Amino acid sequence: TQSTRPQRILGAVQQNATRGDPRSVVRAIDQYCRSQEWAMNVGDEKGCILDSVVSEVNPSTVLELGTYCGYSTVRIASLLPPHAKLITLEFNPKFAVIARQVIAWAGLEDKIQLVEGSSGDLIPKLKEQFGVKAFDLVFLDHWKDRYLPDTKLIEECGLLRKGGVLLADNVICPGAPEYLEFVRSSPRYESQYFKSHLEYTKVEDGLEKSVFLG
Ligand SMILES: O=C(NC/C=C/[C@H]1O[C@@H](n2ccc(=O)cc2)[C@H](O)[C@@H]1O)c1cc([N+](=O)[O-])cc(O)c1O
Ligand SMILES: [Mg+2]
Repeated sequence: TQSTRPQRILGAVQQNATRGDPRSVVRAIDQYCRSQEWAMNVGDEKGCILDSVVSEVNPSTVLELGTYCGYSTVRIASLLPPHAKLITLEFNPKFAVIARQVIAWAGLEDKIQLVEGSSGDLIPKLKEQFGVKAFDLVFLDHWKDRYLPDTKLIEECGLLRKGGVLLADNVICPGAPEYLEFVRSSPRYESQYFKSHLEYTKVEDGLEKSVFLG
């Protein structure tokens, strides 16, 4: 029976990456998606920008919206200090099954908590259910029309600390115009655009980094 793209990505990891070596997992996915079939991972070019923001923030708690196959989950978690935690929300059970295996192959289960469900449902539960106080970094990479409502929800739930950072993928392609307008015009955010390219292509895309001023 026909395999799915996430299953083929997992296969590439199991074939080409070293167990317990997160960077080899990232490299295996990028090589597969660049040479065999495109997939919506943040990718190696925007991934370097992601790495620099993660290293600069040096977060204790990270929230990722949109796990997919776990590429950025592994990429971020590989840079976290020893006791830091990353919570990643995934809506599609079929993607979650793959992401859990990618995360396990990287040996990062202890740093990562993958929670299945929709961001709108889960965000209000994060404090009580997962004992989260506030996030130092939020990586937005899920449905683009959810970036703005979820940002407002995160604020309402007091989940973003003063100085906390929102980093949003795809603000140009596919685009998140309402989100971009909001963070760039709001006095409560200091926003910066990192120009790059859509993963594995020459199309323009970029990341928007927005510091919450409280
Ligand atoms: O559409 C894109 N991303 C949508 C991602 C959605 C992911 O977020 C999850 N989710 C998790 C929680 C939710 O509440 C909702 C969805 C979904 O189940 C999926 O795993 C996209 C598209 C392109 N592109 O070139 O077309 C490029 C990109 O980099 C992209 O990120
Ligand atoms: Mg993306």
